[in-house]
Amino acid sequence: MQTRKVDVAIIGAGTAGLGAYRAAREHTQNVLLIESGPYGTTCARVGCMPSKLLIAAAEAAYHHRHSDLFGVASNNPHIDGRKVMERVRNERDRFAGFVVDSVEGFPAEHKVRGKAKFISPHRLQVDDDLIVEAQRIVIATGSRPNTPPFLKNAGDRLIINDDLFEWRDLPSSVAVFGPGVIGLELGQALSRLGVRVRMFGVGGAIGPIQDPDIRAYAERIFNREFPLDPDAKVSSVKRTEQGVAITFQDKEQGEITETFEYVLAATGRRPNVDNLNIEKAELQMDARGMPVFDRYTMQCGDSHIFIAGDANNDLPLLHEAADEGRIAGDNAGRYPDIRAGKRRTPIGVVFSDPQIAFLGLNINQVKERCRSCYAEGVVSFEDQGRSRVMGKNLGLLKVYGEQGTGLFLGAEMFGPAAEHIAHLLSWCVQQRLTVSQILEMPFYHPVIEEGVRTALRDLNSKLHLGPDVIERCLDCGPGA
Ligand SMILES: Cc1cc2nc3c(=O)[nH]c(=O)nc-3n(C[C@H](O)[C@H](O)[C@H](O)COP(=O)(O)OP(=O)(O)OC[C@H]3O[C@@H](n4cnc5c(N)ncnc54)[C@H](O)[C@@H]3O)c2cc1C
Ligand SMILES: NC(=O)c1ccc[n+]([C@@H]2O[C@H](COP(=O)([O-])OP(=O)(O)OC[C@H]3O[C@@H](n4cnc5c(N)ncnc54)[C@H](O)[C@@H]3O)[C@@H](O)[C@H]2O)c1
Repeated sequence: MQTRKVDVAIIGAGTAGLGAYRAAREHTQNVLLIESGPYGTTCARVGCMPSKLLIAAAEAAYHHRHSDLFGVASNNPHIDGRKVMERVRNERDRFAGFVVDSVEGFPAEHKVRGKAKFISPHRLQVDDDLIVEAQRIVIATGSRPNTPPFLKNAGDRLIINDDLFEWRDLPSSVAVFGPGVIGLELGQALSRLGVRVRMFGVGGAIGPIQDPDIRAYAERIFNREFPLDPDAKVSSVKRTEQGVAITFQDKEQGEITETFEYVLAATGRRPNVDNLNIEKAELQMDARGMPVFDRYTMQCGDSHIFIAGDANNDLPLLHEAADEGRIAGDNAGRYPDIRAGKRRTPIGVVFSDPQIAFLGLNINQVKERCRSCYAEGVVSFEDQGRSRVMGKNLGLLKVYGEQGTGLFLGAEMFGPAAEHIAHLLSWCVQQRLTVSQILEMPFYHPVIEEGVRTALRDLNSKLHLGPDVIERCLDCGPGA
């Protein structure tokens, strides 16, 4: 067994690990990046990018099918599943290729392939042939799908997101377990591409939605396209000759059995910490078996070990992994002289249609922080001018503010252009603007942001800082 002594070892060459590597190199050239899987990152290979490519194809099919609304006749689109999947794979390979190229440009002595695990707080074993003695260590091992055991009955027809992006053609039907972020994005896209989809959830959750009104609204809208039961009663899942037979309680028909070609497990992800021999790192662990860490420094306790990205299970999103990786790498490089890194206002977007977005504090966090000293403003997009013009007039936005200070705290949305509105509003939260200050900003006409203004005016009046919202405000322009 070979031994290498390094200043900083980074486990995982995903987004967080690569950020950590670049930041650590500002302090030392004696760095080692350890990767057990393919280079290219989860985001580019099997996550953000291929999922958005599939959604783009689904949007094209959907617009084609719905152009009748505008008097533009269209025939039912012919969906060539082989071409859909070919574009997904080709573009995905292009994105992942950029990452692979840059990792290949790193000096050979800075990287090693193999699975790392702790053998002591400063020592890692990589496969069976290398011991790494590291002054400091960054854990950036990402996450993996957490599939419930009963789904294993689907046998070879059980798939996860990684498998889906390898398809050569679209299947006829897919049962999606988990109406979370991945389930909604992939399930709705498949449905729009002509695949028969049924979605099963537990406990009533839909994506990351916290507000009960928005959740109920979203459930109703998704059910117009494909059956989605967020609290399904499934009694059996069986691999049969025809595919996978699922027996469940249907709201109208009682117990029924439906057969699907595939079962997609989208039931959440678990951090890759349990397979690291983490107990040998001698860190303080929380009740879930996760290392206790500081989200500003990424340091585990007061140790020489840092944890970043999906591995820490805090905010499993790409931009957070990138920020956390940089903070962890910088601090691993400069240890023990560590610094607090910049954390941004929380923001999340689900690329369903309508999109789901959240930013700042959610309603539960608002209640916890402000007790009863908060107010919420609301707007429906059903009659909102620009949304209606575009035939995208579905959805709800709720905005939250603090009584007394008038501070804008956060928002949750299911509606048109939510990805853009979430950015505008998260920038307002980060700038610590009050609701009145946001309302002083320009609003063009006719735009979807006028709907945001209505919600903010509603909030301002409930904070007793402005007049009531005028219904059908004439000087705002028609449909504002
Ligand atoms: C289908 C899907 C869609 C998504 N869409 C979005 C989106 O639209 N927007 C968004 O913000 N986020 C999205 N995400 C989440 C985002 O992809 C992740 O938050 C992000 O990729 C996490 O980066 P990471 O560096 O923590 O992990 P990863 O990129 O997974 O990197 C971890 C690396 O560690 C390696 N590793 C693990 N264990 C070991 C070990 N013991 N030894 C050596 N190496 C090891 C792994 O092989 C892997 O390469 C999506 C995720 C999925 C699955
Ligand atoms: N657009 C984006 O930003 C984006 C896209 C995809 C993934 N992601 C990230 O990846 C993470 C993981 O996504 P995910 O969708 O796997 O997790 P998730 O936590 O969003 O959703 C999992 C869903 O599965 C349900 N579930 C759990 N057990 C179940 C069971 N036995 N049967 C049926 N349903 C069950 C849960 O109630 C939940 O609704 C997300 O939290 C997100 O951070 C982000």
